[in-house]
Parts: sequence; C-alpha cells; structure tokens
Amino acid sequence: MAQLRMALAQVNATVGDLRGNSSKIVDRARQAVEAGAQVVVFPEMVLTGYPIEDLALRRSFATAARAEIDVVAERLASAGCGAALVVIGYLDHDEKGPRNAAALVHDGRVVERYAKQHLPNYGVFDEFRYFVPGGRLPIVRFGGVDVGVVICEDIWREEGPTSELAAAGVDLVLCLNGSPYERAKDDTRGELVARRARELGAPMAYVNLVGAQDELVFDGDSMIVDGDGVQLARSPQFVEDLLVVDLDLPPRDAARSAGRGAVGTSEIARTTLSEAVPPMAADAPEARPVAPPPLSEEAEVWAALVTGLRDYVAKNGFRTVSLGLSGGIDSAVVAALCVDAVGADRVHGVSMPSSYSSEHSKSDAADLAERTGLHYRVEPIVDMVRVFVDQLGLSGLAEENVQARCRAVTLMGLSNQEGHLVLATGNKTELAVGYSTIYGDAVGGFAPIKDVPKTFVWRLAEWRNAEARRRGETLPIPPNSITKPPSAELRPDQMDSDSLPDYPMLDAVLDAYVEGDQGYADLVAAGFDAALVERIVRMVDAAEYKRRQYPPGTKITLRAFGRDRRLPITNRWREHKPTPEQERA
Ligand SMILES: Nc1ncnc2c1ncn2[C@@H]1O[C@H](COP(=O)(O)OP(=O)(O)OC[C@H]2O[C@@H]([n+]3cccc(C(=O)O)c3)[C@H](O)[C@@H]2O)[C@@H](O)[C@H]1O
Ligand SMILES: Nc1ncnc2c1ncn2[C@@H]1O[C@H](COP(=O)(O)OP(=O)(O)OP(=O)(O)O)[C@@H](O)[C@H]1O
Ligand SMILES: NC(=O)CC[C@H](N)C(=O)O
Repeated sequence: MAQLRMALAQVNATVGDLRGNSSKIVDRARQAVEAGAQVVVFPEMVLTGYPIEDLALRRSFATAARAEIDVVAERLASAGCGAALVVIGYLDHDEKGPRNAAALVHDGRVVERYAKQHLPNYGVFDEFRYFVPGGRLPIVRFGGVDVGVVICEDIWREEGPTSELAAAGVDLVLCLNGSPYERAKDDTRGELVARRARELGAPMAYVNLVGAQDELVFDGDSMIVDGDGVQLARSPQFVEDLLVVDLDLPPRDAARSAGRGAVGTSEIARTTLSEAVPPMAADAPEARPVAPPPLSEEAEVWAALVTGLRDYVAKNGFRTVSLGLSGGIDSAVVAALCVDAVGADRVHGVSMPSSYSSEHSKSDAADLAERTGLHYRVEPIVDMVRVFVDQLGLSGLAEENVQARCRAVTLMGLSNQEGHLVLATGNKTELAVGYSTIYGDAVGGFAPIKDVPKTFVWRLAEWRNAEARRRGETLPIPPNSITKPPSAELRPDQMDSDSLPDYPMLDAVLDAYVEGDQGYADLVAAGFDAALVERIVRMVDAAEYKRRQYPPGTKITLRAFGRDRRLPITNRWREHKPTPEQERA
C-alpha cells in the first residue's frame, strides 16, 4: 500500500500578475511541503490568473508566462520543494497556438505538460477563441503511483479524458479548476467529482481557484474523493486554503502501467519519475481530514458578493468606495456588503435629498450610517436640479431623470476629488426591465448586486440582520428599509408598483424568460398571464441598450446579464403570441 500526502492549494491569483502569482505558488508549495505533502496541486491558470480573455492571444504575455513557469520550477527547488511533484495551471504556447495547460514540476524543472482537451464555449466561457485543445495525456509515475492530470471542463464531458485515463489505468487523477461560482453549483460539482472518481476507480483531487476576477467569483470548494466516490476532505468556500490529506493507494497491477500508445483519441505518454515515495519532512504534523458544513443559500450568496466586491476594489487599487444612500433597500444592502467587504472606515455614503425626498428616506439613510459606522454626508441636490429644470425647460420624465443625474454628477465629483470607487446599486430585476436612469443611478464603476433579483435582495437583507442578531451585533440594515414599499421618489408619491408588476410575480417571469430562456408560448403555457408576459418581455428586450452601458458586477446566477446572455441591441425580434401560421407550423 503506497501512502501519499497530498496538498490542494486553493489560492487567489490575480490576472496578469505573473510574478505575484508565482511567489504565491512558491510560498504555498513550501508550506505544503513543510506540512509533509509529497504532491502539491494548484488550480487552473493559477500562474496567469483566470480568465485572461484576449491576453491569451498576446504573444508577449504567452512568452512571459511560459518563461515564468521555468522560473517557478527553479524557485520551487530552491525553496526545498524539489522532491515533491507540484502541478501548476498556466498559459502555454506552442507552434499550434495558446494552450490552457498544466505543468508537472519536479526536481527544479517542468517534467511534463498537459493541455486541456475540452474547451468550454458557452455561458461566460469563450475558450475556443483563445486556446488550441490538447491531444496528449501524460501519466507520470511518482512514488510508485501513476498520476493523471485533467483540467476543469475535461471532467464535465461524458467522453472526456477521464474515460481514457480509466482505460489506460491510473492510481490518482488531479483536476485543476477555474470553476466560477453560481448558486448551488457546489452540489453539482460534488456529485460530478464523485462520479468521475468511481468511473476511474481511483481517487480524484479537485482544486479550484478562489477570489474574484471582474464579474466572476471563484468559490474554491476544493475536494478530494476516493476511488469509491467517497469524499475524504473538502475546503471551505470563498477563502484561501491548503487542504492536506493522506491517500492510501492500493498496490497497483504492474502490467497496467506498462501500456503506451492510444486508448481513445489521445496519445498516452507515460513517464517514470520515482518508484519510492519521497520522505516526508521529519516534523510534519498529522493530516486531519476536514469538511466544513455547507453554507445556507443566503450565506453563500452573501459571501460571493462580498468576495466579488472586495477583490474588485483591492485588485484595481482602490482604497475607498462611495454610494448614494436613499434609505431604500438596495442602497442599504450594498452599503452593508461594502462594510463587510472593506470595513466601514473605507465606505462613504451620501444622502442627496431632492424636493421630492420623503422624511423617511433621509432618516433611514442616517440610521443606516449610524448602525454601520460608515462615513456619511448629506448633499442636497435641490438647487442643482432647479438650475437644470429652469434653464432647459424640463418637465415630467426629463425632470425626474435630472434628479438621478445630479446625484450621479455629485458622486462622480466626489470620486474624482477623493478617489472613491463609485458603486451602482441596481439589482437584476431593475436591470432586466430598464428601471433605472442611464447616466443617473446607473452611474458607477462597479455594481455589486446587479445579478441579484429584487426578491432575493430582501431575503439577503433579512438574512444579514438575522446573522447580526445571532452574533449579538447591531443590525446593519434599518428594519424600515426592509419593510417599506419601494419607491424611486422622483415625483410626489411615486411607487415602484405604479410602473412595474409586483416584484414576486415580476421575478418569477424574469426567472423563466432570462434564466430559463423561454419564449412567449412557453411562458404562457407555464401559467403566466399572457398580457403580463407580453409587457415584461417587451420591457426586457427594450432595455438591452441600458444593460450594455451598466457597470460590471458579480455573477451569482446561472445566467447573468452580460457575457452569459448576449443579445443584439438593434433587434426587431419580439416575443409575441404565435401567429396562426406559426401555430400551424
Ligand atoms: N436603443 C437605444 N440605444 C441608445 N440609447 C437609447 C436607446 N433607446 C433609448 N435610448 C436613450 O435612452 C434615454 C432614455 O433612458 P433614460 O434616460 O434612462 O430614461 P427612461 O428609461 O425613459 O426613464 C427612466 C426610468 O427608470 C425609472 N427609475 C429611474 C431612476 C431610479 C429608479 C429606481 O427605482 O431605481 C427608477 C424611472 O421612474 C423611469 O421609469 C434617452 O436618451 C434615449 O434617447
Ligand atoms: N435621496 C437620495 N440620496 C442619495 N442617493 C439616492 C437618493 N435617491 C436615490 N439615490 C441613489 O439612487 C439609487 C436608486 O434609487 P431609487 O430610490 O431611485 O431606487 P431603488 O431601486 O428603490 O433603490 P433603493 O432601494 O436604494 O432606494 C439608490 O440606491 C441610491 O444609490
Ligand atoms: N474553466 C472551466 O473549464 C470551467 C467549466 C466548467 N464547466 C465549470 O464551470 O466548472
């Protein structure tokens, strides 16, 4: 029975920061080896960060990434990690083009390379645009154990390289991932990894990135399962982690590892590095398998939003954020997220009352500031609005929107003066139906809740306050902001319900139309009122231009607006009741 100590390094890489990422890899590998690890696995594209988009096509970047992996190999040996097998995701480049690759590093050099075979090209992924798929499957014999490597999408396909590895015979498979967070995806992943391990009849180590890159959040959720599909250990979501696990590997049939050549379409390439397991560091502690309890749906989404915002702020070099506080639920939830993400001392809230602002909008905003301890100021916009309205002769909707735009100018002025990142507070429901003022409340550099439906915004607010209650802390969100009826307050007594269907119904239709991608007939067949469907679908389609100009924000759903759902702006196709001819067809 061979025993291997594995370390799964769930790290937060930064796109483009080759030297910073390589230092992180060396530090983590050193820590893993000190903990006795003989095999250390890092996530997909950890050296470059992920996704790198068109940087993959930039020759200077690809050349630098390929050079950096050799530097990492040397640095690993100097750091005392030479005896270990260290597997690192990086950007390779050969005569055929860029590769999404894994380097197998041992004894100060790259001993093997694997190029991802299945390139995802749906949802947020565009890997056909960037990479050339691999056709070679290396199996490295290390410490008498045959180790195969695959990358992320490879395990999501039924006829992927794992079935070829199973046919060729391996003792252990390492899967490197850049798998972005979506609600409840951890359950899907857990089942998938267990199924693949059972098919292989060998343990699988699944290592994912953590942290955010623009609109994507990586939740980690790294895990290791045995050949029966039983989970041995799992990392917590949304934090960096080093998961150290001992694997007992049954004696291997020597004949099995003799096979070379092709099993499926891939060329199998076997290399022997060592027959004996390298010794563990003398003072290595015992490895204790762990698996944290799963997070509730609200806790998971909250953590995703906090991570998305925190990393956007930090990785783009901001120290402070600012936002308008209206006393309403959206700005209150965004403010609470900000406080959790960067700390109250780095959050600047501005109340900007107009002549239509209610008393409670001002008192609820002040209450929020008091509860959270963020920096708070009041900047009335009455005089600015009056100048625009009088000089330009504005009325009706034009006058309403000028209020939102005076607030935008105020926030941008303060941002330029004081250096804050301005946050837009719109939610997914508003974005869907175009219920925001372009260049007004849609202004900002980042939009933390743009993928959160309005009904879920309320759930998050309730959850965050309940969490504070549980911890014996002040509730961050004023209860009145949660319970009062939503209003944009752009004219006297305006209510969201004057212009929009009620939010639970609206979100149900949007869920079916946007996430479910259903057409008019499907929506009506699902039981939604035909006139309501027609109205909502029209609003969604007509607001495409507004969404294109909305700031980026964290994806949490299966289908976020933006890269997940790309529709033409100029578009005469309208979902409608089928014509008699269409029905006959
Ligand atoms: N296809 C297209 N491509 C490029 N631009 C296009 C366009 N179609 C219209 N436009 C332009 O867009 C502009 C109209 O859009 P916009 O100025 O936003 O105005 P609009 O969408 O007409 O009005 C804003 C709506 O959002 C509501 N609102 C505002 C503020 C906050 C909230 C809230 O509760 O959060 C709600 C407000 O009550 C109103 O119903 C015009 O300049 C028009 O020319
Ligand atoms: N009086 C105000 N003072 C400061 N900011 C405001 C004010 N009114 C609106 N805003 C900003 O514009 C955003 C849109 O506000 P509005 O009240 O129109 O819509 P909402 O979607 O109901 O948002 P909220 O729930 O935050 O009120 C707010 O979240 C806030 O950032
Ligand atoms: N990086 C990838 O290949 C990701 C694709 C995969 N289906 C996932 O989201 O987990």
